[in-house]
Amino acid sequence: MASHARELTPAVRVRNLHRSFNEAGGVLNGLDLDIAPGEFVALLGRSGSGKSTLLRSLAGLDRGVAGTGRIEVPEKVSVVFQDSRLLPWKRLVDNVTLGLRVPDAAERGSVALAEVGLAGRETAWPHELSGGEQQRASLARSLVREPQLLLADEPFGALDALTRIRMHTLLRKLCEVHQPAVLLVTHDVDEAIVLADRVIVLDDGVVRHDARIDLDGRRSQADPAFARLRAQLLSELGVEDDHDAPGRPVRADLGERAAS
Ligand SMILES: Nc1ncnc2c1ncn2[C@@H]1O[C@H](COP(=O)(O)OP(=O)(O)OP(=O)(O)O)[C@@H](O)[C@H]1O
Repeated sequence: MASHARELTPAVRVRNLHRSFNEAGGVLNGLDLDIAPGEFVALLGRSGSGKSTLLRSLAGLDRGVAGTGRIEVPEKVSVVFQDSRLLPWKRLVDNVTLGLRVPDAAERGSVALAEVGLAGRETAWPHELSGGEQQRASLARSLVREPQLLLADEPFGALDALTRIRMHTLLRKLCEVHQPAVLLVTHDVDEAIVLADRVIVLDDGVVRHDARIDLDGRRSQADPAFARLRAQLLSELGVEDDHDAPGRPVRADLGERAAS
């Protein structure tokens, strides 16, 4: 476990987690993980290494999957997926506040929409929004519940590079304001370094690598320390760093390249 999380009661505590879908072998094989309150953890790993399985276990979405181990998460957990999962027959504010049983739900919905840059779009239908705007709405829907833990499974994976950069800025800002603990599954090594306090690499169903990101201030891909971290993480993932074009996201889902 990471030493920096020791002083605080963790927001997430996972012990000896095993999960398997069939007799062929485990997907998670005795995984331990702590996440401190307000800590932003990015989760990398090769395709099929069990990232989504871990996230779904933390979200309580893995009923029916064989497994053992202990999971402790806070009471209020929100999940964001790659697709926004907005209900097409509900207006934006109703999507954002769906299931929120408080008297001022509509006001809270408006505030959350404004926070993600969708002020005044309460009555819009999901199909009237761009992909990036739909993901903004999805973030608003998560944050309106004031989660202590935000679980995000490749939330920006389907967005173009420019929108993705804007979403990074937005997510960092939202996390500074709301301070949830975050577990972000991503294939994008640069995204992990830009956003996270800590990056972990999953392999063989356990945490293989666990590194704190100690980059000061604005995190620039042009910074040599950024490049060193990228190279280290890619090496942990078994991928060579051929990052010759600054600004190009480095994705770690290149199973064939890693094997060659
Ligand atoms: N519902 C399921 N039934 C059977 N096998 C599954 C199921 N869900 C996942 N698996 C298997 O478990 C393994 C881990 O899957 P998981 O989706 O957790 O990986 P991942 O690291 O998130 O992969 P990716 O990066 O490709 O999204 C894979 O081999 C996958 O085929």
